[in-house]
Amino acid sequence: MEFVKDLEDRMLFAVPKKGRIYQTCIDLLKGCDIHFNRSSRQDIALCTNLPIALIFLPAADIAKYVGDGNVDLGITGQDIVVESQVEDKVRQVQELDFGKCRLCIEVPMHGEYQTLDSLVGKRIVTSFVNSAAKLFAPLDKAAGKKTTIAHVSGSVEAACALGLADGIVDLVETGESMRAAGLHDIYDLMETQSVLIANKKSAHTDLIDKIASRVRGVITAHKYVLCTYNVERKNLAATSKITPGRLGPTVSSLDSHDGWVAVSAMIAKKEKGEILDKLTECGATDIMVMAFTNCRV
Ligand SMILES: Nc1ncnc2c1ncn2[C@@H]1O[C@H](COP(=O)(O)OP(=O)(O)OP(=O)(O)O)[C@@H](O)[C@H]1O
Ligand SMILES: O=P(O)(O)OC[C@H]1O[C@H](OP(=O)(O)OP(=O)(O)O)[C@H](O)[C@@H]1O
Repeated sequence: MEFVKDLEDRMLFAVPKKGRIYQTCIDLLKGCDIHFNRSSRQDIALCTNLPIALIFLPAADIAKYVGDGNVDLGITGQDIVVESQVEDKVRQVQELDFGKCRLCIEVPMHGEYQTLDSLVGKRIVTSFVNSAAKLFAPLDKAAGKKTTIAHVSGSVEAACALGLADGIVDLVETGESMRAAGLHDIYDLMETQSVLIANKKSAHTDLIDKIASRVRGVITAHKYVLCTYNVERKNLAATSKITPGRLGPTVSSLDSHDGWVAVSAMIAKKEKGEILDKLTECGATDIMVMAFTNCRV
């Protein structure tokens, strides 16, 4: 029980222990300089540089743990927050820009039931029983029918082929799993992505704010790159329009080249090709683009 004593006064931060978003979460913690030693299979790891204990849990359970106040902070999907029915108990601190997918109804491509209404009173199999029940409850009531909603914890796509379901409710990202099972999606329940959530009554508000700020820094650093170039001062107004930066580009004079300046500004990573083309057209030279791993903006 020594470990329980070690947890005293630490903020408890739940992180997925496996699955789709596991590695991205670990990379995010690293990017935030949250250091920890975790021996293999251990579900609790103490941070070595912050008063935090990381609790490795199934992603599907994290929203409930945060909602019930068993842990202070957690990373999971918005789909899980809704499914766990804890929207009123957790604060969504930050969308994380990964784990993006849709929660959909899927049916066999050439099956008998091709619309939401036609599935009312039929058999649904899903890991998202609460979300499915919420969708079908009013439809059942209006039609005087009862849709059967059965739970499975994974490989949901197999349910139709096995004759267990007329339709399923599951996550779709690329659609590969769905198509491989001969299914297609006919209705979207929600769009989802991974989120940082906190218990609304957590006592660790300062530390939660600090982690949220670090997370925002890492997310921003993934989206932007630093662009530097030299340009004649007469063309600076034109290039500044292309690279406005956040508050404005940083401009320094070039002592060795009269009339020339060196410019640096953050630019969106996905627009860099077009931006570099335009800078070249405006006479900029020695253009360089550099990635950075962290920032505070
Ligand atoms: N294909 C996907 N694309 C993007 N995000 C996804 C995808 N599948 C799941 N997610 C997100 O990750 C969360 C965890 O899903 P995952 O299937 O990895 O859970 P798991 O049950 O813990 O893992 P496993 O399926 O390995 O048992 C989901 O709730 C969802 O928010
Ligand atoms: O549209 P796609 O890109 O194919 O992704 C969707 C699949 O990803 C998730 O499952 P995962 O593979 O994580 O495992 P699971 O089926 O065991 O839940 C989800 O449940 C789908 O099966």
